[in-house]
Amino acid sequence: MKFELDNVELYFKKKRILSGIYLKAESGLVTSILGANGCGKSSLLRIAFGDLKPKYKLIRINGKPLLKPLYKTGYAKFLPQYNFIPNGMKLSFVLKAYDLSWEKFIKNFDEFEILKNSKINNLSGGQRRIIETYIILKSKSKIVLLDEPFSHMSPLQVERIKKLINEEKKDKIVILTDHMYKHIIDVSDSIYLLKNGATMQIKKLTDLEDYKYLNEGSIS
Ligand SMILES: Nc1ncnc2c1ncn2[C@@H]1O[C@H](COP(=O)(O)OP(=O)(O)OP(=O)(O)O)[C@@H](O)[C@H]1O
Repeated sequence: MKFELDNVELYFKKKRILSGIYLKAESGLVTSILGANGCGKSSLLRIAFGDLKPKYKLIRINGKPLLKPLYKTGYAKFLPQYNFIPNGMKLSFVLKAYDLSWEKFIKNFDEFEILKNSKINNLSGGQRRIIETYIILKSKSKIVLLDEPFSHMSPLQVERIKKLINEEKKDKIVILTDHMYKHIIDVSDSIYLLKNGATMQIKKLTDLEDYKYLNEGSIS
């Protein structure tokens, strides 16, 4: 499957946030968006999902224009920056509610075994992020959009989520954004830098320095 986001123009009030956007993502590949705070990364993911309506946008799936919001097709799941699992749900029930096996989850994340009967709102920010990222990544959707999946996670947990991304990408399109650029570089097959409202495809990693996203010497 091929997913393309093209010709996006987003304004908030009179301020132009996005223009000159082109992004292509394909099954089997991880496609990432890097960029400074406030450059429009979350907005771009929300536009892709269909949750935010810009002035213009063109989405193509396998070359054909998509005429309804992506979320209505059932192809896609979106991990937002905010917590989306309702408070009060027990952890074991959360997995069940999303049609996932508790046992398989525990194989990857055994430290959650003792939290089986804990309520989701009693978990730490990082624990909650792991559950939410796991649920979205393991969903049966063909497209997963992840907005800052690594936030609040410890280094070991980030590594496990990266491993999971690598496993899940085999039959999914994964599009993600995060500020932890080293992890993004590690896990991505294709990277776009969002700057001045436009996307630039990163051909070699030192482009990230040339485009002033990173300081000179960060990549070496
Ligand atoms: N609902 C809104 N109304 C007005 N302005 C908004 C709204 N949502 C976002 N913005 C502005 O649009 C710009 C892009 O925001 P967005 O959240 O997409 O950036 P981001 O790159 O994801 O930022 P960060 O890396 O800090 O999460 C920012 O300047 C933000 O202040």
